[in-house]
Amino acid sequence: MLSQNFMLEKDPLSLERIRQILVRLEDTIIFDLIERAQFAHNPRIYIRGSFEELRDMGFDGSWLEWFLKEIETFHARARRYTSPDEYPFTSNLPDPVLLPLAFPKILHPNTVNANPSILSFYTRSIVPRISRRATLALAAIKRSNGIIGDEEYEDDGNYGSAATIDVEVLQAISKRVHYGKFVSESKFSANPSAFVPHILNPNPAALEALITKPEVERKLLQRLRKKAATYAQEFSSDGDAIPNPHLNGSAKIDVDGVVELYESYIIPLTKEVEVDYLLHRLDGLSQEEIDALMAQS
Ligand SMILES: C=C(O[C@@H]1C=C(C(=O)O)C=C[C@H]1O)C(=O)O
Repeated sequence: MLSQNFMLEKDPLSLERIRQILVRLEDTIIFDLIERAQFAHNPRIYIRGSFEELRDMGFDGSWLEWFLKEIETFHARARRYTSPDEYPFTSNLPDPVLLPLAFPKILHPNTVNANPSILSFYTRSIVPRISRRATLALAAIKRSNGIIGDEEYEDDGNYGSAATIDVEVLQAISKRVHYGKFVSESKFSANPSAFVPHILNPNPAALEALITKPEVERKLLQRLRKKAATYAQEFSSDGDAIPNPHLNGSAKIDVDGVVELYESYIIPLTKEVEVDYLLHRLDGLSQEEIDALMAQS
């Protein structure tokens, strides 16, 4: 959740400061992925109806969706989702037991929520790629030696641990992607007249071209690769780095998989959120208010 002082900063829409928050979220996401990589894929936990015990309770979602529902229900009652940077995956959550914190109105009212896309790409593309990558080679050796069968290679039974970490990763990716709204508001506020014509006559491509900063993306992917390779290092008891030849040098996670997560999913979805937010940025404004925005350079 945003600390209140973020919102009370003298310039909460400073693009530099918002970008610093995105950089910090890289660390959270990488370390959460390293944790998830310690367990097998466990595809069963992403398939609806695959646990009779949940069906018997009248829940028809997947094991992971059950974890999300239970965890987000508790967090909703603790007012987590009254913060403008928190978006739940579960709908119909209960009201908070506490009154909401008084956040200043920074974002224009909107209903943009990319969590269904995040849940889909994470379970379909990311988990299969990074899970057990750290021990994949060892698991493959064990399987070839008959120590484990095909079943255990993909399913180690750690359904609770895997889903608990999945929820952490999903919440961090969701926060990161939806920060695109603050980025978008910052860019819009700095030069509204550049955006207004493409909102009045909806032109997503023109809006995406305005918000896209290729050099920022290039530096991000370069930094991310270095971070993942460094954070994923394994060290001996006396502190020497131990390379893992089975994982192109990294001991704990598939570094290429982390970079691909950002390049193919997180960055494109963040830009989608930025554009969707902009397309509704003038909703509810009077003609005078729009004219005043156009008059700003
Ligand atoms: C988030 C921004 O907007 C866009 C999205 C980026 C991302 O998701 O990392 C980076 C640069 C821009 O193309 C930004 O300008 O910082």
